Amino acid sequence: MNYVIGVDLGTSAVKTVLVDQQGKVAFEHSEAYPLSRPQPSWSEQDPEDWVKGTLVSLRRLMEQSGVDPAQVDGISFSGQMHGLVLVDKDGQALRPAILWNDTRTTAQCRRIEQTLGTELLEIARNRALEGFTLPKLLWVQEHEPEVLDQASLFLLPKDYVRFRLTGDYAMDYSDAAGTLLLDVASKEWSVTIAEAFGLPLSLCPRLVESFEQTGTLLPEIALTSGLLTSTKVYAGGADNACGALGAGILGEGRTMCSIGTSGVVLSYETNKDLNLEGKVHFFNHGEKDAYYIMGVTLAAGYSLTWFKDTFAADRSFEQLLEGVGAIPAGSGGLLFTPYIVGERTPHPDANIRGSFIGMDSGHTLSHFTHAVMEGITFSLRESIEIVRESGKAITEVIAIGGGAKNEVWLQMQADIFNASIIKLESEQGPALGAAMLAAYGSGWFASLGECADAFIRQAEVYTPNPQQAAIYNGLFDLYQQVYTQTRELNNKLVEYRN
Ligand SMILES: Nc1ncnc2c1ncn2[C@@H]1O[C@H](COP(=O)(O)OP(=O)(O)O)[C@@H](O)[C@H]1O
Ligand SMILES: O=C(CO)[C@@H](O)[C@H](O)COP(=O)(O)O
Repeated sequence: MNYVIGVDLGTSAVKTVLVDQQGKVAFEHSEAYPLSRPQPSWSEQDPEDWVKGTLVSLRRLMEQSGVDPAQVDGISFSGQMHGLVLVDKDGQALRPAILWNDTRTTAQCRRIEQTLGTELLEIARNRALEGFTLPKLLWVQEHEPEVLDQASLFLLPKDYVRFRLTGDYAMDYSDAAGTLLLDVASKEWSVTIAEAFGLPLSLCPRLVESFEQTGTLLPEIALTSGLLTSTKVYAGGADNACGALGAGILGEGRTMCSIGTSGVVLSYETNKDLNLEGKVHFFNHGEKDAYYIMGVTLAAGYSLTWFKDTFAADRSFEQLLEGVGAIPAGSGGLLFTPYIVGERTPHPDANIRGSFIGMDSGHTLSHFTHAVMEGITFSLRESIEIVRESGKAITEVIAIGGGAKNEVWLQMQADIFNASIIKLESEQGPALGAAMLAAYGSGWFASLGECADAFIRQAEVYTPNPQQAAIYNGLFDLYQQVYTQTRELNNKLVEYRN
């Protein structure tokens, strides 16, 4: 039996999966790493933690499985998107990585809009949002010019890790699309955008397809990971593109909902000229010349993690969620908005913060937990509605990410989205998608679609309960009002955040 390995460089942890030729996840391993918030609205990670975590996870995967490394045909990556890693001429990271959920760059976003006007949407196909890479580059240009002077290249998280494993620099189109420097339709770095901000094109790495081979493992890496210097490495893709591959989002009308640290509603798109005026993101897919549209909740799983760590640190997720099934829709009149690090879709607003509205002395920890899950899901429904308004009928949604581990949450998604929710055998969408890129790159299948047919299996379907769906429709109206009612208050609270 031969295998491929998928590495998902997430925000909370790196996950590795060893997948056989039938698509069965034979072994998986995960290594967590910290995230630092040195100032309000900042979010950084040490790229060295990613490299260490990946190597330990690969080693454990190989040890646990006992598989002969010669049986591993290839390895590929899925990575948290947009994070800025600057490297010098020797490949040394010059500062901590500035992550996708770091919102320090509002001023740089306004500068991008003023400088490029409508050209930005025409070329990069997306609005200037704090999380994207170009505003981060401009922040470094303005605040740490000496760092940018030393930089010979900018990379995204998984590209930095892949470089450390292979010595080869490259970036795939699906991840490059999230930088705001790519001409998304023509698949080239945009000279217009780079020149407008005095950024040399030499800062941008070589562009490749997600399934293209980008080297083999360096000798010291082969030794540490338990793999071989002949192990082939394939470029990989943005975690959402890989999540979409791992969920079989490879045809028009297919939609997924991922609840990881962030939350994502993503729908396949073939029309490269689709113009939704930047209401949702428009990115290149991991499949050649395909695209997807996507709405993002910045703190989806992160809201639940924050809530658990702050109010129930001694419990596991399973223990915290034990009682939520008994709590009625609406959590006894308690509404939560998950804006704890600002928001993206549909409110690109770095200043907004979360709320609990309607707290009552009768509410228990389970009511609060349930309200957090509902608030996250309402936020994702806002993206579902934008996709529906674009003309796509969403009657079926594939659920992936850590949030898909919980049955109550899966039924809640069905009731709030008013769509059937499909749980797959493995909720490891992005890692499986990365493995699929290695499998297709290695020539196991003639297309990614064929690979998806062989690898992806449904485990369960959750259908909407009409009574619950009606209750949630009413509550969704109230949920949507919280943003407008609290926006000004939050703008005034900014000066008290430190
Ligand atoms: N047993 C569980 N039930 C429901 N949600 C969970 C459970 N375990 C973890 N989660 C949620 O999943 C999130 C992590 O999902 P994951 O897909 O691993 O994220 P990432 O790829 O961003 O690291 C956590 O933030 C947490 O809220
Ligand atoms: O910023 C985005 C997408 O635009 C995020 O979805 C990141 O890609 C991080 O993903 P997770 O760690 O939540 O999987």
